[in-house]
Amino acid sequence: MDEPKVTGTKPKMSWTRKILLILGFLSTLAAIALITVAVTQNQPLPKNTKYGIVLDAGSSHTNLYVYEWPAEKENDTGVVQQVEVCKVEGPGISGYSHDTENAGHSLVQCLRQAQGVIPSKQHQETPVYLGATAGMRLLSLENKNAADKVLSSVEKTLRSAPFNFQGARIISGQEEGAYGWITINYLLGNFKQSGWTKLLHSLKSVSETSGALDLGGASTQITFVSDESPSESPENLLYFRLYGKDYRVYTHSFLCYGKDQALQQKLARDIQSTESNSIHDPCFHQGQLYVMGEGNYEKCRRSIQNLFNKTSCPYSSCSFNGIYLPPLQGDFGAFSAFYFVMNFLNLTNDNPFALDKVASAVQSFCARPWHEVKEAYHQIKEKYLSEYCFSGAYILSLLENGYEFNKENWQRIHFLGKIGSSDAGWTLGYMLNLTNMIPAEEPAAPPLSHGSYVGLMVLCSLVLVSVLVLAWLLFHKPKCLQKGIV
Ligand SMILES: O=c1[nH]cnc2c1ncn2[C@@H]1O[C@H](COP(=O)(O)OP(=O)(O)O)[C@@H](O)[C@H]1O
Ligand SMILES: [Ca+2]
Repeated sequence: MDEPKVTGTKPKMSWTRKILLILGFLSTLAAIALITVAVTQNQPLPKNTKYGIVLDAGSSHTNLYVYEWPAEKENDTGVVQQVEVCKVEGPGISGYSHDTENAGHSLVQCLRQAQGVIPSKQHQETPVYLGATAGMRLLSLENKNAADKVLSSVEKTLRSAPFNFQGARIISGQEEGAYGWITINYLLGNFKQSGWTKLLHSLKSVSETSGALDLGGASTQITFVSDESPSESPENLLYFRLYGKDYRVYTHSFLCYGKDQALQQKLARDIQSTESNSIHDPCFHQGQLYVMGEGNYEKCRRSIQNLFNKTSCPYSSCSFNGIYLPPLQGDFGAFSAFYFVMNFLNLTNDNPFALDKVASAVQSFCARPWHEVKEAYHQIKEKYLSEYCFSGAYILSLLENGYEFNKENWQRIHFLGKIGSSDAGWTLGYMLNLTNMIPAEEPAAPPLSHGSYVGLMVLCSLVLVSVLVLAWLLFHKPKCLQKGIV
């Protein structure tokens, strides 16, 4: 570089110097911003875990679930997780209709287990809810007095536990469907609508939520977002506003179409239609039944089909029994007995099997003689094992004939037991709703996380250091080298 000539005008600044000056200025700004963020936003938050308990009083048995979440993230989506499940010994609470006093007592052991999981200083503030489903709905229709007594008995026990009792009630089929839908979409992160997810969702024209298929012992629910407008059957529609977004959800619960009730319906029809005396045997206790299996899948499907009345539909489309069903939309998560049965038959694995493969797998299972099945699966409860052929065929009938899934959309059904550590079911959605943990509007952006803060800090420091090193290299080199550069 030539020596600058002494003239009346200021020496011209080289481009390198200008860039360095700008970079230096920006780095200083970045450092100031970082310090501001550090002072205002990066204060450590006290770690505080909250707990909640929900008892799912199903028709076949009761499950107690313990959930936990970090207190400071209460309104985020996907932060509540199941930390414990306890299966109550004995039948579901509706099975205590002749022994109502003891319904509550059956829950004691699981409540003790929950006391062991939740730190004792938090027992008092931990809410406990009990929701009873179709078994109690049926009992209440048959014998309201017995149902009330069962509920009083469980309430008494729950009140005497050290937790914060928030109610024991029969939930409606609509609630059961809706809370199941909320649970799986919360756990799948489908309500997250910030940043990239929002952009992705706006680019993709696919449905943002997953439908929910729940198969219980006494009832079954189908729930999914439906854009069909106007709805022909407003009583099947629910409107939600969650995390700043509106959802229009179709739901229906079929009472007596859970797998145990469906089997009873089918057996009752078998008895009515049989000519043979073998099924009416006076040597068995009243109400007890002897069934001679035939292992014939095709015949089984035909006899199950009779449970679905498809003859009259007052709407443009129906599932069965004259119930409105809009066109199926999006993917579906199928849980509870849908999962237990398909998992036993090895037909889950995120459902890579075509519908005809699934049908032939059930067909081969049904065709195996009972003594062989018993030997092959000796570790499985005989009650379940003896019914898996019927249950598999019933699931296919319900999905194919009832809801009209076909070989094209079959792959959109995902059989799932758990999502992360939490069971798929209605209980989590029920608790989220009752504890107001799902806000209608999207929560304000959270302060910078510690990770992002450290990342930013490192990045900006690296820029700063690079600038300084570059500057040093440029301005402190021997003159002969600098000459070559500028
Ligand atoms: O391991 C299993 N294998 C097969 N079926 C199961 C298993 N565990 C539970 N189930 C069945 O799942 C269903 C659960 O129904 P639930 O008791 O929740 O009734 P609800 O929802 O109609 O009130 C019952 O039919 C029960 O027999
Ligand atoms: Ca259930």
